[in-house]
Amino acid sequence: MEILDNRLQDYLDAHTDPEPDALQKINRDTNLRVLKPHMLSGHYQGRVLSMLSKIMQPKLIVEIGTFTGYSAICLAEGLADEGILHTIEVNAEMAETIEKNIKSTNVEKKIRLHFGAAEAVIRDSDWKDIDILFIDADKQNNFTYFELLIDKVRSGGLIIIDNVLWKGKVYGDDKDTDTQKIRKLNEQISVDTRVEKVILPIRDGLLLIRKK
Ligand SMILES: C[S@@+](CC[C@H](N)C(=O)[O-])C[C@H]1O[C@@H](n2cnc3c(N)ncnc32)[C@H](O)[C@@H]1O
Repeated sequence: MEILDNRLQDYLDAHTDPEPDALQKINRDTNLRVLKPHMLSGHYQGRVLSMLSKIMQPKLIVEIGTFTGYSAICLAEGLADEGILHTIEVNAEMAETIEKNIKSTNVEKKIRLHFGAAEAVIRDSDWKDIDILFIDADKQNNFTYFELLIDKVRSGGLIIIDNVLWKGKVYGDDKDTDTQKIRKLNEQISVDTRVEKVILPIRDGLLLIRKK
């Protein structure tokens, strides 16, 4: 089940900035050559991420779940002059594709790639005052990543968690493990007094969280 009907999505796509050429190519290549291409953020969500980043003008972005690099590139578009985006990917087989994709853009020098399980990479990091944190990896661990990094996000910083509507399953009767985990995450964040939050029905659901 898609959250938005196709006619509405087509209208949104048509009246949103077009996908930059390099991203259009990455999107096409991912769909042609990579397993599970639907994991890529895509045109509309990519422009939302880019817009949020441009509004925030971040110096430090951390992304969990690189895949083919699409969302990292979108978020990096808004970085301040000396800003850096760190992105973590567990699947080292993606290295060549991600590096090629990032090289094809003008944000190449601002992106640092880390291969490994996110939890270990985070524990090894010395990140602080994160302006934007984008969580888009193994959905069962969303809350773990949120808890590991919330104290490293600056006051006023933005945390974005993807897929929180889980194709509509979170508000249906589904009881599979992933659905229950995401339902629990949404409940935990909704009562967390450290943060302000709003769920946007974009693609598969984007949870925007602002640290107080
Ligand atoms: C939904 S995709 C990311 C899509 C990407 N953010 C985008 O929008 O284009 C999730 C990615 O997280 C990676 N991943 C899964 N578990 C992970 C973990 N424990 N640590 C780091 N990356 C992980 C997967 O290999 C996959 O490439």
